[in-house]
Amino acid sequence: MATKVVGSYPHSLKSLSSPLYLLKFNPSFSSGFVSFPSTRNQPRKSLVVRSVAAPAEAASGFDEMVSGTQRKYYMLGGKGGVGKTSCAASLAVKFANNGHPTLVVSTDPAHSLSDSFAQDLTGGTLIPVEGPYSPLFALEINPEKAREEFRSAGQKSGGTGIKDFMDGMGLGVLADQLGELKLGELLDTPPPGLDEAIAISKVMQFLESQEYNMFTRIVFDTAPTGHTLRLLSLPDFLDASIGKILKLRQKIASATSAIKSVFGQEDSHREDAADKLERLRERMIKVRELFRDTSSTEFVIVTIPTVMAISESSRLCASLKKESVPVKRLIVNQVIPPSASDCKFCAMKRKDQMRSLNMIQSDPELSSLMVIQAPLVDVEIRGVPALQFLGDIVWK
Ligand SMILES: Nc1ncnc2c1ncn2[C@@H]1O[C@H](COP(=O)(O)OP(=O)(O)OP(=O)(O)O)[C@@H](O)[C@H]1O
Repeated sequence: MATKVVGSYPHSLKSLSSPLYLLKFNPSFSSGFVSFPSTRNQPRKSLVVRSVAAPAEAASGFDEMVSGTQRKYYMLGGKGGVGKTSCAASLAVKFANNGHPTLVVSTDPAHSLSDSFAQDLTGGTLIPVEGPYSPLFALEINPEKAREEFRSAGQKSGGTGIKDFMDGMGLGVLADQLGELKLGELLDTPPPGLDEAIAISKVMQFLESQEYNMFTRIVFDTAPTGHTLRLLSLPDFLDASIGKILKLRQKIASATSAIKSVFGQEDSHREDAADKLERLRERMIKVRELFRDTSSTEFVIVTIPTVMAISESSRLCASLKKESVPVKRLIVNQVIPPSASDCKFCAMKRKDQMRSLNMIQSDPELSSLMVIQAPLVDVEIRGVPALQFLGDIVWK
């Protein structure tokens, strides 16, 4: 049953050329008002509707997600276009409205946080999001662009460009220690996950600063599956690489030291250098532990009810489990709700979706996850009020 909004709609949705329509029929709200939430800067507006979207069929256990003031990390990932950004942004809004100073980070080179919030959040730094009751900041990191900047900085004379840039990215230690190891060549054949390393490093750098250590919830809107897997395996990769570099440096340092000691010039910085690299290695181990810490981190898989998306989600889930990354929720987004007056197309489509949904129950990877169904609404979800509306459906 298609539903037409006959009242006003929030400012953030005014850009839509057509009135707001919601497809899902919910017997408990078959007519009446639905309110997009009031926000700090946007007063509550009521929409008169003939029916509204139904709540998710399974609870997401939001109480558990929101409880406690210890910092928690939520990473949302899945196949391209399934609704990762919408779900991540709606979760971030919900956390902020429940009193958590929240940071939402996009590590997808094709960012859509700005589009989702309908606010300009570009620039690679923390930007306050207007609307929620508690502070909500967004950070769009473009790892590929960062690598390009890195490369061009390296081409500047004297090598100070690289140093300045790496300091800016929180990787100054690496620049100090690896100056002579020809980083430019490393960038020509980047190891898998280097882009994401720069992204993580930047987030960690922000979080370590006094100014931004207030965040108690960090929500990551990750890039589609392939990138995410590289991101997860990266700390191991860096750990191994740095281990190798450390050994190499120690060999070079002791050889140099032996030569210098012959001439009476002991290298007093040798221990310092090894210490710094060791600290960087420890930082990477911390990131790796963070990904696997069930008390602070959770990876939420977002999918849609199609065979292709569910198959990809199953593979993602298997990889996450292999990497020991905590995963317990699966959002199945854009589910066409049941309706007595389906058109032929809708009825066929829904039947097809049901077949895909049934796959989840028999999938060895996905069947143990908590499944949250989110309905397909027939309007783009943009702006804080719309995200709050989606969040109240998905995160219960
Ligand atoms: N439940 C829903 N009902 C209707 N439209 C939706 C729903 N969820 C997401 N959308 C729409 O689908 C589009 C893609 O959503 P979104 O950008 O969140 O996906 P994504 O997985 O982050 O995409 P990408 O992989 O490109 O980053 C957007 O236009 C969004 O408004």
